[in-house]
Amino acid sequence: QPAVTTTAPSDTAVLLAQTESLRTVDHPRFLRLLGQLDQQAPHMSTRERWQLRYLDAWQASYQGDYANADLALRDLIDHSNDQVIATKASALLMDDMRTSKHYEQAFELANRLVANLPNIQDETARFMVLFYVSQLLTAAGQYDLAASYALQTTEVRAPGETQCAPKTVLLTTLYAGHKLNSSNPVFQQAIDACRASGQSVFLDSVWLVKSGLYLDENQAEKAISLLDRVMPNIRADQYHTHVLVAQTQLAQAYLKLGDDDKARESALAAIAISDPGDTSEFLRDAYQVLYSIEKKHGNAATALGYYERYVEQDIGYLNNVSATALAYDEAQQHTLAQKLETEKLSKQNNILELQQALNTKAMETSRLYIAMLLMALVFIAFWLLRLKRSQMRFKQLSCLDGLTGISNHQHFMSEAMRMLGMLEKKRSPACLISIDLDYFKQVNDNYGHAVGDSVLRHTVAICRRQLRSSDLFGRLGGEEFGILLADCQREQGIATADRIRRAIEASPLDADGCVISFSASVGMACTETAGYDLQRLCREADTALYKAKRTGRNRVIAISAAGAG
Ligand SMILES: Nc1nc2c(ncn2[C@@H]2O[C@H](COP(=O)(O)OP(=O)(O)OP(=O)(O)O)[C@@H](O)[C@H]2O)c(=O)[nH]1
Repeated sequence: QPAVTTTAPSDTAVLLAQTESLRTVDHPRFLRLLGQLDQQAPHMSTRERWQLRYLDAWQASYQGDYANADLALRDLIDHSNDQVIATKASALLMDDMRTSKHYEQAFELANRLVANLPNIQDETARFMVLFYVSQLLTAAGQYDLAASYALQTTEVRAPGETQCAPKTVLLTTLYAGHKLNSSNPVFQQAIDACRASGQSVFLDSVWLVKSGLYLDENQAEKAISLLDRVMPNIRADQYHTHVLVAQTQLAQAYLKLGDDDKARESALAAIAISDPGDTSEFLRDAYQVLYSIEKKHGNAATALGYYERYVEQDIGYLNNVSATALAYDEAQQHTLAQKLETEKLSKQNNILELQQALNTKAMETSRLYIAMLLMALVFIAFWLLRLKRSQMRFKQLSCLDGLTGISNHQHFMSEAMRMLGMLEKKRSPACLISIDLDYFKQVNDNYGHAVGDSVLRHTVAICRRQLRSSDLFGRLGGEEFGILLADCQREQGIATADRIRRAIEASPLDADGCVISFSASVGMACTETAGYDLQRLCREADTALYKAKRTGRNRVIAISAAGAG
């Protein structure tokens, strides 16, 4: 019966996070907890199961089981529907691709991950991307760029992460770029950080970099004593590459000291833990050690065999190096091409946007012009209208008598002439009436000139009430008025003239309570006797008027065929 511990989902989540943070700090405990979590898998939520599968994949990759790790990682990337898990899995897959020498794919993935980095909030995921990209760049010989990514890892505060991993990455990057010696202070910083946080795998990396430098500096004893001291740790951490590096370095150090047996033993141990198809600089170095020993001992055939392995590894390693550099260049070219394409598209876009803005501006400007033109037209039309109206008003004013508002003498005469011309054509009769107020001087004298004016306006109002719209009415001067009655025969004219006279007589003016009675004498001529000549009509009407005055005023005298009256 397996010991299944049922925990609440939150407990599982806590355990998953705890297990993840122990990956490199305490690998044995990580394995124990992972086993425990694997047993709890049936009771986990979907997301927790994906997290567990990620930790299993991480472990497979850590052990060097790349085939299974890659399958699991691709499944996580494609199906977990979790951006953080997918990013971590991608970072890990990229590192596996580097390890399994699929550089083109690794750089392609690296490009995608770096491009997406601004969207990644999870610190562990960010850390992994920066960390593995830095290592990939180191493999491609891009040490400065790798160091800049390594430096960025120092700024990430992932849960459970300390300065240990960032410093270690920086250290390995500097080492790869030959910018490090064994007394560099970064060693102590990395060692202190890794010791404090208990991240023994990274501490192993630091020791291996240091022992590598001892070897480079011909301090083989120091390298051996260091490696002997850290070897139990490295074995306990079970990181395949570290064990391989440590064994190879030991072999090289013993060879330098002339301890061939120990050198052979270590070199063979390095080869033994590697798969037959593996190629690496460490395996190359291990075969070189074996070749040197066998050659020294005169075992030509064995030496030749190791030499062949050495050459194979060296070629493999060099191919590896150039493949990595090539893949990097290709990825760079690809990125550059994409960037250029993006820039081109963005430039085209900018041009289109500018074009659009210009079109909009042009449209706005033409709208403005049209609006201005319309406004100008409206203004001109308005102005012309005003001009016309004022002209008409002026003309009207010039035709009217200022006091009474009826036609003045000049206008009356010209209109009368025009009307008579028309009436003559139709053979239609007309009568010309001449009205003159009686003793008007006395009105002025008695009541003043202003009252005299009121009497004149009053007279006009009285006359208008007796006239048709077709009749022409005008002030001929002073207190004298003229009326041309169109389509009017003599008898009708006399009747109208008398109606006017009577109306004037019967309509005194009330001027401030003072009743002013007045009368008018009327003379009339008509076309039936005088014809259509205005001068003659006027003359005859005046003659009749004169007669009316002379014979006592306040009467109508019409010229007959025989003369006045
Ligand atoms: N208030 C006023 N008086 C005017 C105007 N035009 C002329 N008169 C006056 O009209 C008067 C005309 O006087 P007269 O020609 O002697 O005629 P009358 O007094 O009416 O006498 P008869 O025509 O003979 O009945 C004069 O006193 C003029 O000054 C005017 O526009 N306003």
